[in-house]
Amino acid sequence: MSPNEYITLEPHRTARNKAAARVPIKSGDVILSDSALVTALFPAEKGRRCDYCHHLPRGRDRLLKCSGCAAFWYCGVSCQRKQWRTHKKICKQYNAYTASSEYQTLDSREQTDAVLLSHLLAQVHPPDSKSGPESKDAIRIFFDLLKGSSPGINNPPFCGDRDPNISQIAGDIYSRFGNNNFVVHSHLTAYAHGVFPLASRLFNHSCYPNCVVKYTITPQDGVAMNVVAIRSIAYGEEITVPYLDPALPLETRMNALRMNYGFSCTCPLCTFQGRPGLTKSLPLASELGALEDVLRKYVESRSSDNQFNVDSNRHPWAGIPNQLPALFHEAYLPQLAETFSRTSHEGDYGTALDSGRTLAAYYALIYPSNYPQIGMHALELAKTAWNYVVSQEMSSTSPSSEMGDVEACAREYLALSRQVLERFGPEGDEDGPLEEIRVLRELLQC
Ligand SMILES: C[S@@+](CC[C@H](N)C(=O)[O-])C[C@H]1O[C@@H](n2cnc3c(N)ncnc32)[C@H](O)[C@@H]1O
Repeated sequence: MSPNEYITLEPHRTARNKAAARVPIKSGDVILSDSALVTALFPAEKGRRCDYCHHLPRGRDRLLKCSGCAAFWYCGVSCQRKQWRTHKKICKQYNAYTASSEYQTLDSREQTDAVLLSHLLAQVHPPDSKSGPESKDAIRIFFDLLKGSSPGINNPPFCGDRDPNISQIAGDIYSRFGNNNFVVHSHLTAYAHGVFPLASRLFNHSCYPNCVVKYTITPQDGVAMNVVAIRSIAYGEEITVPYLDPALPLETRMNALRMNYGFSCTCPLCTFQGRPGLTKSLPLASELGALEDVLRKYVESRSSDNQFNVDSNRHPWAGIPNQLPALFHEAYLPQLAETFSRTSHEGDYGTALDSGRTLAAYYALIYPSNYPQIGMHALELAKTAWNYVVSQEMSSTSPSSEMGDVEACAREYLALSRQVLERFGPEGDEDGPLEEIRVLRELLQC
């Protein structure tokens, strides 16, 4: 199998295959664009977005409702027509199915998968002789994907006839959902599930990956997954993506990877965080301030040009001060993120900037350079600093030299967010972070 000019598939010791770089890859290169075989919106997104292309209507634009079930919405006739080939097979039964206790007892993630399974089943059974070669190829690759670690699913949830033949195919498809079902997001906010067979077939996981995934929404067209390099990748090196958020606590990641994908991760981050003797208890509140100071100073000292080691392949943990791993305790990060989010919304900008800078240093320690979360957070921090400046100008309480420092901080984080998010590139809905960066650059005149 030769997927494209960037990637070749090679044997892997335990994971059947791995994707390897066929040529040297540059940071920011989009190395794969894979159209969705099928997607399903989260229940809360139904009626907000087009069920086919996921476009969010703007202004006076309205979505058209499917006249058969009144439960699917489209940008227009073109999107409806494209989905009708499969939707027509479940349209009449859809409302009875979603009202049934089988569907109602599922959580929203499982409900999304039930719709995903129903549409995928409708695509493959009976086989559609009119579908194009790309779709046939994607279906063939889908059935070649690995099954999950617990394939014994007897009654997968789906809308459609329950004859034994169909139930068996449904079970076969569902058994692959555990490790081949992507969470589709816009500006890093999840809103749908989707199956992208080629990407599934190619990429193994790492919590310290060299690539990340983004989704592009093109009105009237299907959703596509794009894989973007976040650092340069040498010829022959394995290409990896994260299957979950590397900032989750080690135990949570290990359990999820074992249960959903059937493997134990041996990436550099897991190896480092799993070191015997690493502090396991959360530091006392009285110790936190000093520890956060150490964290910020360590991250600042690691990079000569700015606070973050923006374009380095070096592990950030070499030489980490002994006391810092205590901050990897599962309770620490959510607490810090909550303080930043609450205080920046409440207008307590001094506290927000303080916690936000610590959070930025924490992300720089956990995520590889150019990881999109770093850029998103840097943008939030730049906006917070700018709001601080504006609020102080209005009340004119702080000396202007202090506000000069805050404005410099806004510029610094804006530059970081540009560096990361412009490399990540356009994705998701219109008017996202790239537009926010443009507006903030105008305000800050930089
Ligand atoms: C989406 S598939 C990836 C493609 C797979 N390597 C193949 O050849 O079909 C996910 C499966 O790959 C394997 N896998 C992915 N990342 C791995 C890793 N870091 N270590 C070991 N196995 C991994 C696991 O079996 C997992 O369930």
